[in-house]
Amino acid sequence: MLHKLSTFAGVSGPVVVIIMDGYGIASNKAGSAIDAATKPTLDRLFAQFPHIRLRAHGTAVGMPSDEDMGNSEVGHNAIGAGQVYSQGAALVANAIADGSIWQGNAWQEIVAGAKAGAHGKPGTLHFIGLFSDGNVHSHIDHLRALVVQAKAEGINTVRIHALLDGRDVPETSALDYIVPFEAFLQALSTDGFDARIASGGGRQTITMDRYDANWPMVARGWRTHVLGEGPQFANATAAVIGLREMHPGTIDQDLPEFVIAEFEENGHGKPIGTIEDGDAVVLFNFRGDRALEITRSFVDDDFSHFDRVRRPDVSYAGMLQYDGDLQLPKRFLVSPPAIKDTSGEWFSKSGLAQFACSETQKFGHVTYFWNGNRSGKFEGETWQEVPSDLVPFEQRPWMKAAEITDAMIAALQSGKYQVLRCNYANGDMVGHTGNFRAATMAIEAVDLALSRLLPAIDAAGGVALITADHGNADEMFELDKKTRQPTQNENGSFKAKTAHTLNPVPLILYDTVSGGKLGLQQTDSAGLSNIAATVANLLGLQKHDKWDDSVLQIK
Ligand SMILES: O=C(O)[C@@H](CO)OP(=O)(O)O
Ligand SMILES: [Mn+2]
Ligand SMILES: [Mn+2]
Repeated sequence: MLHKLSTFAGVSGPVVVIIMDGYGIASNKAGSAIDAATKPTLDRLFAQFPHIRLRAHGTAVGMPSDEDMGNSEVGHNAIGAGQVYSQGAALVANAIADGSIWQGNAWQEIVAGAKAGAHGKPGTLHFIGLFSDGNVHSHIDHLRALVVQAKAEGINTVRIHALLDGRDVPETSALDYIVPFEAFLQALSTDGFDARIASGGGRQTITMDRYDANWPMVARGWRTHVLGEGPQFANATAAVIGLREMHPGTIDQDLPEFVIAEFEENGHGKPIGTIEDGDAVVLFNFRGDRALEITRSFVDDDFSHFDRVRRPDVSYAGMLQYDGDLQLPKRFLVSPPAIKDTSGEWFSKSGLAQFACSETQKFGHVTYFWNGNRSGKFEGETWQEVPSDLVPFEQRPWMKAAEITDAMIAALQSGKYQVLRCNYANGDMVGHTGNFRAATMAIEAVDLALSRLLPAIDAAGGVALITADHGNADEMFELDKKTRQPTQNENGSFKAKTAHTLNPVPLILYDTVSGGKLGLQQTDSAGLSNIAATVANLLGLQKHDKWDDSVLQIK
């Protein structure tokens, strides 16, 4: 008989939550690096242990629609908080739709700042951000609305610093966004209004580093956007075409930087959009991890990550506040979701010791995102970061899975922690490269890590919930929307896919302690936000009232 476990005393050992980043359940095995991988441990888990599917995309994680794929921010927020909040993508879209974004002080100050300018001249309003409709970090429709409103407010000059995506959208789709946008800007540039793309580059080359992994990337972005240094082109369309010719085979996210210039007869180019005293700058990304370093570069008085050469005196705003604890930045156009009563806080208040570990690329996912976009620790939390390699990850698909496993085993053996969590980045970070072979190895590295970690959980008398935040390696080729078959390039090869997927993710209960008494309940709505209560249930703790239900069953 199945019954609710409100009186369940909990397992005696620790509960471990293992996030296999980017591990979805494929809708078609063709193109799934997960199905192609040799993974005896995962195969055994699926064959022998209770497992269900969880929704990890769309409205189940607070995205505006079920057309939106999942991502690490919304996924880890939902797992860590046990609740679903309307996320940045939805909050910004709503604030634009109802016009409240324009009434806020932040926007008014940005407009006033740009109009006031400096040295008797009005300033330029700059927008920096990810230039696509991926809706993971940004949406180009938000940018469009910002530019239209800037003109309506009487701003004269707008400059856009466009980070090319190819990671949340098809890998060489930059021109699908740039060509229409440059036409839109040109059509809008009448009556003394002048809006143009001024600089840009691939998001994995400049500006959008995260978690202090690679500050030189941010320095390169600063030189491009602020100082106007880099290869010059007449417009962004020409830049993308030119850079692709110069770097054949390079996908959008990895393209180098470019600067748009006006050329004199002698061929000398003058950048059209350097950032100067009296200008205003809006970072139109709503997601925080890759927005914090460039934000710091603008707002920090005390700054030592790179030589800024010149720090313009600008009015700066983020689309959202990216870190509530650090108040970064102070000025923001839309309030972020007020994520409260997370599992980190709840377990801390219950007096439990918690351990969180990942490598740099995902470290903030199991700490900052997990705790509701707060950079501070709750009492009793220990965090361990394993430094990530600084290489294209198709060259090292094993990443730091072994070292994360070492750290988790040591934490388990210490006997100090009742709740542990880790993130294996491999399926996601290698999945984003579009390299199928490397992605199968990434999954194999995770499988090997699990084969070492699970015995340490047994030894501690614990249980594990093995899951993922969203899919990625489960779809390494673009699939035709109707047939779900891989689509082909002109030469017959499959079109590589670098983005996340809409697929559900597994939740496996690794339990060798209850004698088969525990199971998982599959419901239609089961999603990532059910994990926190399931952990509480396994610990024999009451869940927080605000959390979605546990999916644990007792037989
Ligand atoms: O790399 C990133 O920034 C995103 C994709 O845009 O991936 P994830 O959500 O897995 O961090
Ligand atoms: Mn992820
Ligand atoms: Mn990802």
